[in-house]
Amino acid sequence: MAVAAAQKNREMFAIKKSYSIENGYPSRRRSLVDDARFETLVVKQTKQSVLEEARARANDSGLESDFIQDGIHIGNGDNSPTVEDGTQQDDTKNGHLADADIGDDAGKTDEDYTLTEEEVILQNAASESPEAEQAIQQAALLLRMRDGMGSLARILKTIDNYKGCVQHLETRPSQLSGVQFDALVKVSMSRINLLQLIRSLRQSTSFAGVNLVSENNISSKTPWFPRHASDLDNCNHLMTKYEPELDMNHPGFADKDYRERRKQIAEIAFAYKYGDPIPSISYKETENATWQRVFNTVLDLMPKHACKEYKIAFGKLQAANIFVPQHIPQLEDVSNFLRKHTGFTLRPAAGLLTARDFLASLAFRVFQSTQYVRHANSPFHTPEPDCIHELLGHIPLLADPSFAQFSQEIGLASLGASDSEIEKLSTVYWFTVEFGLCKENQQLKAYGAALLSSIGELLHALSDKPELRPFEPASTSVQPYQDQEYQPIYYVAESFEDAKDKFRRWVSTMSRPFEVRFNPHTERVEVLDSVDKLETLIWQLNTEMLHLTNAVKKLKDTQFE
Ligand SMILES: C[C@H](O)[C@H](O)[C@H]1CNc2nc(N)[nH]c(=O)c2N1
Ligand SMILES: N[C@@H](Cc1ccc(O)cc1)C(=O)O
Ligand SMILES: [Fe+2]
Repeated sequence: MAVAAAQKNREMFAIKKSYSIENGYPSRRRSLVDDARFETLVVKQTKQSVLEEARARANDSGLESDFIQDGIHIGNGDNSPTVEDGTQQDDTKNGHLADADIGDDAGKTDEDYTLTEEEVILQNAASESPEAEQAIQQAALLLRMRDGMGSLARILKTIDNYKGCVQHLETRPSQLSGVQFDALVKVSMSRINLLQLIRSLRQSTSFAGVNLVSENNISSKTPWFPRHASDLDNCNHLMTKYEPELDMNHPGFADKDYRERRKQIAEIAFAYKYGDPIPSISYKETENATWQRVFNTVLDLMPKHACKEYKIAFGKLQAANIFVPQHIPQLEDVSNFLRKHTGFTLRPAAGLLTARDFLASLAFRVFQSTQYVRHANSPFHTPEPDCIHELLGHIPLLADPSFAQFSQEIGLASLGASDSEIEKLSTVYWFTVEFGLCKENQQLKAYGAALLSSIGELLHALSDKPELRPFEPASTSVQPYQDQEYQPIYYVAESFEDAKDKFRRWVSTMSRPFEVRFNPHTERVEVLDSVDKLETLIWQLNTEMLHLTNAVKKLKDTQFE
């Protein structure tokens, strides 16, 4: 949806700081979920100001249309939906007039020409180029007819004047006072004419309201999402609640040198652009010493407490000399290692990212990794993700092909998802990828990254203190959590496979109205919205099937020789 309003909205947020700081929000928040909500709020406020700006422009440019049909200019008095809550009242569910309450603002006599959100989007879409202006648009109009069915003739004639084609027409007695009937008209016409048609109808006294209602192809309901791996340059919004500067409980809060170092390393992430090699950091002796302490403890505990897949991948990282006790691995080396094993790569992150941005990168097999090191005073648990967490917690499983595939699926499911679905998705992510436990030969094992990177929390999780519950995505996804202290609840899957399987199946029940697919050759996410695209894919899969069938045949032939 390359619509200008959405694009502009996004540009306004292509910032390198947290929403929280820039908006004077309290620095310390209780959970990622709360931050996601806050993010939603700020995006809505921005959307509203974008709309207001566009409306002001429409007013400035004057309304005297060349197409005035009745020669009478009145306040449009329409009952434009408000945008405060980000949802337009849409009483044409499923494309039909529903019995729903129609709203109570029909009596407004606002002299301003008020564009609805849908119209701003349509106008922006039309203004992109002369071709875009002439592009044929499907749209639905809701008209409030004051004077009975006689107005229908006028509607149809006006549509005809603008070379529109009526595809559907439906009426009902109106529930609004002063309005006899509501008409829902679906039309197909050029965008520019559609805009003119709306203006023209609004200028007639016969209508108490003329609204363009949402049709998916001009709707802004789908949030912007990255389409290419390079778009991840815009997906680095931070939540700074646990930064040493702001969090009094952060082990580095009182340590000026630590805070300085943390900032210096974050600068690398701020400057990073798609395609750059990840700059290496010459870690200080104290930083390497912290790594060494954690690394050696993980080595001790891993054989007994980590799941099998983690241990296998860990071994490979040791064999490649990337995991050594003496010094912190460089992200560029880790990224190259992952690329060879599962196609995952890393990009540097300046701190804790918003769930939406973090998950979006997984869709491209990109893992956003912090590069700074936790404070030397608290090697066994830290309140914000650091490179020891990413390296010892996440990296081994990202080198496992099945887990890599699974991670990408979560990422793909997050693209364009609603805020409430992002909340649920990140909650399940939290209780599995970050803090998951599973059974392996009747024994409890850890596969969650925040357990494997925090010896303190690992031992807590395996003690008799916390509550253990069976992992069920439907209930897990709505379990509130905090991220300041050890978790009081952990979810246990029947096996590591079972965790992936259940999570994956639950993800497929998400309500997004379109499917996406990642094309590894172009590093692009494609929305599967045309027969052409699907046919190309089917052709590719058929070719692949042919090769696989041949391979089976060849193996069988050699067996019988
Ligand atoms: C998706 C979910 O909220 C998850 O906990 C994310 C949030 N942001 C992150 N940001 C960074 N840098 N590293 C992480 O591991 C995470 N985890
Ligand atoms: N607690 C983890 C780090 C971490 C913090 C916050 C997170 O959201 C994730 C991981 C550790 O000590 O290793
Ligand atoms: Fe993490």
